[in-house]
Amino acid sequence: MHKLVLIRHGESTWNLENRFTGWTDVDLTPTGVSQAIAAGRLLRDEGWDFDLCFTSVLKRAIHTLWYVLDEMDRTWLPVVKDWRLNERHYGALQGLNKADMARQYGEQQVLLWRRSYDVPPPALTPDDPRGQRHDRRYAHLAPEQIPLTECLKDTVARVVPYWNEAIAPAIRSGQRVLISAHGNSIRALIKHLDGISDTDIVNLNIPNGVPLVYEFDAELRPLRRYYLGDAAAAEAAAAAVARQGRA
Ligand SMILES: O=C(O)[C@@H](CO)OP(=O)(O)O
Repeated sequence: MHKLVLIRHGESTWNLENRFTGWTDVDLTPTGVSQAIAAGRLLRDEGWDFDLCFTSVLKRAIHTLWYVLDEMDRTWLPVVKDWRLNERHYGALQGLNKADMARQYGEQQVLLWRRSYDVPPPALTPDDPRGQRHDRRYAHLAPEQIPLTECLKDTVARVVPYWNEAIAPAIRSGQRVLISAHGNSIRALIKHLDGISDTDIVNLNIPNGVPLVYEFDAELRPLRRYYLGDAAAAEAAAAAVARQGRA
């Protein structure tokens, strides 16, 4: 049986301030660091080990991975960083407060922007300083590959090819893989792996810093997925994420 562990980064400064983040490269808070350390300790104590790690090019996910690996005494493991695991790009919402937006546009509109499959937030203009077209880490991409906004469908369209090209082959070859990523890049992958419908995906929220285990059969078909540790606490934390879009 193949296994995979996914972890959403620990709490970030903009999670704490309840701001739309997307591709903005914000730090972990002290709580976020503690969550990552606790996740690493849990993995170590439960006897997990890995051969290869994947993360995004955003430091909240990279640092989470560092803390997890440090706790496991595995900072020497190979780590592949790829922009295709980045958070969903939140367009012109990046930097704005989620509750303020709910008061201004209504909770239903914010729910559509946050959780619908195919409604993108308003786009940035190409020269908006909040955009990434002049960011050196994306210089290898064509400008039109660097999003100005994304709905979840757009995120699926980059995460799934990366899964198929890089991650799935590693797991099939017997490597034990750990992925540190983001709420919506993880939702994109779960949607694909578990065949979740466009309507049901609205209800899926991912808590910060809790290891999520997938078990697969030999063909990499999912058998089950579950959170490590206190399942009720993970559910409560996911419900709190859902509430971030309330007025
Ligand atoms: O702001 C973001 O980038 C994401 C994750 O923090 O938020 P949401 O849960 O609203 O999709």
